[in-house]
Amino acid sequence: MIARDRLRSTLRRRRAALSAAERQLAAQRVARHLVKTPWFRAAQRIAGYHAVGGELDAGPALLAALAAGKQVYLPVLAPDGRLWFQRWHPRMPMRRNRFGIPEPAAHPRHRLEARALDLVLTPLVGFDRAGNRLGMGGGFYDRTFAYQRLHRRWRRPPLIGLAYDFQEVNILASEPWDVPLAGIVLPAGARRLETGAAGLP
Ligand SMILES: Nc1nc2c(c(=O)[nH]1)N(C=O)[C@@H](CNc1ccc(C(=O)N[C@@H](CCC(=O)O)C(=O)O)cc1)CN2
Ligand SMILES: Nc1ncnc2c1ncn2[C@@H]1O[C@H](COP(=O)(O)OP(=O)(O)OP(=O)(O)O)[C@@H](O)[C@H]1O
Repeated sequence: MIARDRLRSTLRRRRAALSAAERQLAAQRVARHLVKTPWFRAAQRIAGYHAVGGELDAGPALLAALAAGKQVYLPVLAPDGRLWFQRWHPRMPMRRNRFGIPEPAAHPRHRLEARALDLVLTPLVGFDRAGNRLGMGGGFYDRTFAYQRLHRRWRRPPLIGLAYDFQEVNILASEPWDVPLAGIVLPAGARRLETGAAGLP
């Protein structure tokens, strides 16, 4: 746990040190790679996130999704500690959640549950080649997609991380509740991750 916390703060500091120009360039490269992937092409309903704290900006990718005629969703916190996904358009009124992260302020009937999505782009602090993901420590994505751990056929929608190249770490100890990433999109390119996933049959 201590190692995990230290790694988190080291990676977050590194992320925070990037210039605005570096951030924009990386986010545009990630969007360019993403739109060429089968994950993106096959998806109609795509969830992203509103970047905070130096996370790779999903904005260009989400705008590309809208331009391609897809529906875009952002996470909203549910009282049970899971995420729901609210339809999003640019210029939609937003409301900050308890962590200060903007969420679409639209009516809850426009929300989808996780398994109704076709593709989920996740923020992350770090990841490894096995698809282990280090997040902000709230466990929200793990709780929301916990059903994917039960059966191979239930590993949908694919969880795809968006990150800077330096966020790849050698080996992240996987926790029993971790839900692995199916792939990653970096400024250097997109790739599948080896989901040898502990705990899966
Ligand atoms: N952009 C973005 N949106 C997201 C997430 C995310 O990681 N990034 N989440 C992914 O799960 C959910 C929110 N999870 C979060 C978990 C912890 C903290 C956080 O600020 N933690 C503090 C310390 C703990 C606290 O304040 O209680 C910190 O990091 O300093 C924020 C969001 C949903 N939306
Ligand atoms: N399926 C689950 N059921 C109950 N609690 C869970 C589940 N998954 C994760 N948690 C809780 O969430 C906490 C944080 O987990 P972890 O450090 O892996 O978060 P994270 O993946 O970094 O965060 P996030 O998904 O919010 O970005 C854990 O201490 C664990 O108790």
